[in-house]
Amino acid sequence: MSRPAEREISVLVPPHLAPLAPGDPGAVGPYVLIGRLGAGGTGTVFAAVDPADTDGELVAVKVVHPWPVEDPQDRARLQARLGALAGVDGRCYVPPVTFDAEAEHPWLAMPYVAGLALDGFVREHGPLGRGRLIALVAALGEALSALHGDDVAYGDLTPGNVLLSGRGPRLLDCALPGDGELLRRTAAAWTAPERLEGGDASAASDVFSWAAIAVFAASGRPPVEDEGTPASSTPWLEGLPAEMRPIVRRALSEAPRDRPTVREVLGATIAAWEAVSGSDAPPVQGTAVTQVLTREWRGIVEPDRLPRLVRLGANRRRGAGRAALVAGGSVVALALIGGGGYAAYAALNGGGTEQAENPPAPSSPPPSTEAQQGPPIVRFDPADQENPAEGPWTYTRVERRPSAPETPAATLAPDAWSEQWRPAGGDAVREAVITADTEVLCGRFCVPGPGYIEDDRGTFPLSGPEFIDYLSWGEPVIAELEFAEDGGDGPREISRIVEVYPTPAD
Ligand SMILES: Nc1ncnc2c1ncn2[C@@H]1O[C@H](COP(=O)(O)OP(=O)(O)OP(=O)(O)O)[C@@H](O)[C@H]1O
Repeated sequence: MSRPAEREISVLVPPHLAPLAPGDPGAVGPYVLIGRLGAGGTGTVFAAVDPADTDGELVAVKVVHPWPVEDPQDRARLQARLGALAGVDGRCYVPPVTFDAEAEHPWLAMPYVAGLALDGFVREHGPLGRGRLIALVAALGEALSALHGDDVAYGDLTPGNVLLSGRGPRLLDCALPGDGELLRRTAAAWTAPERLEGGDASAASDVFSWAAIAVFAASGRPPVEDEGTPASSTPWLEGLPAEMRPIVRRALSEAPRDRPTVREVLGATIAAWEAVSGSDAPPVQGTAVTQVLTREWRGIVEPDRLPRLVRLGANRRRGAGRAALVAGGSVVALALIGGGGYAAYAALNGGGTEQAENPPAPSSPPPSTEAQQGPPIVRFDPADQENPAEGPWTYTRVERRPSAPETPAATLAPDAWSEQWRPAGGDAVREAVITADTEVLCGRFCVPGPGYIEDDRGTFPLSGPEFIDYLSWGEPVIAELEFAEDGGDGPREISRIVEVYPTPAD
């Protein structure tokens, strides 16, 4: 019997699409995976195509991490939630189009949205101007209204979950809203106080987050100055148009009952727009939100996409299926741990500089002082970064303080962990470049979930840009660095970052 012929289709992919990692599956459900879009608290998101789709439209496939779906009740909850989300209007929200909550590794597929996440956009371009701001909050109000109309609370509204596309803002899927512990660690600034205390997601908690995002988009900073400060006591409202301030202030109320409904939020937003925009422009067809978007959503340029030939036959054979995906994280981690783990391990276990400076020979040492001393352990302190979006990134070489406990507690906060390290030999604050090719293995602080530490080193793969995004949250990271071959003058390029953190006790 002859083998079926390979088929190629041309797909437009984002320019910096990260390749699949070793061990990633080639296919999930009917979809052929092409690359990695990123990884979040609940899953890894892949760019994919459906071979049956002759147009070669790009699809985003999220494969859920194992820990949120450990038992059958979790699966049943995910199944019910995905079923509910799949029916939600997709004009301003990105619903799942297909999903399998029963699969060994549950997954969902949704339309790929070309655009920039709101947090990155504001970091790069500053706060949104008045028209675009009102269009943003109107679209988010519309997305929440569609969800609440179907009795679904979103539960995890953050600037990272909002993509700004050329046609308007879109709220991403949210298959699994985080619990209080996760939200306190990853999204405290955007989350209603009752959610941070462990309460369920509700329409009122979504309205709170909507207001937090409005404040951020208008001022470039979240409404809460310090984690744990009640948001309503320190909202920076001055960046908002005066017409929007009363509704945003109410939406940030500490008590859910004092907050407006999303319908009131939308009404107030449209009224604010009418007040600030004047009425001489010709009418536009469609709902009020469509009108705001048509008039005000200007100048968001989606990154160009590049054509790529995808061999459907070849990719399918690559796919080792779902089991391979589980193996993926640990295969990458173990391979990388082999190379340069000793310095981190020795330093962490009280070996200090002496042992760290005599590691087993790295596989291909770069000819530099740092290579002679072993991979350096460094601190990235976001407070030191002059340009946290563009870099170069500042780091300080560090060593464990002699006074630090030999077996450090594995539940330290990032600041407390950072305190246990001091600058090494007074040498230098240096600069380096993190690129899309930088491999990152995170362990505790930049992975919003448990686990991912083996032998005191992170094992969760992230891309360089995701790590940069993590640094923008403001927490220091202790990590081991490896550099790319010297590229001449200027800051060196980092090829690998491995977070250093004590392995949690069982
Ligand atoms: N439909 C989509 N189209 C384009 N990019 C997407 C899509 N869904 C997710 N992404 C991108 O994939 C990456 C990971 O997304 P994900 O939603 O898992 O991240 P997260 O918000 O950090 O995590 P979580 O929502 O699980 O807490 C992000 O960069 C996100 O912008």
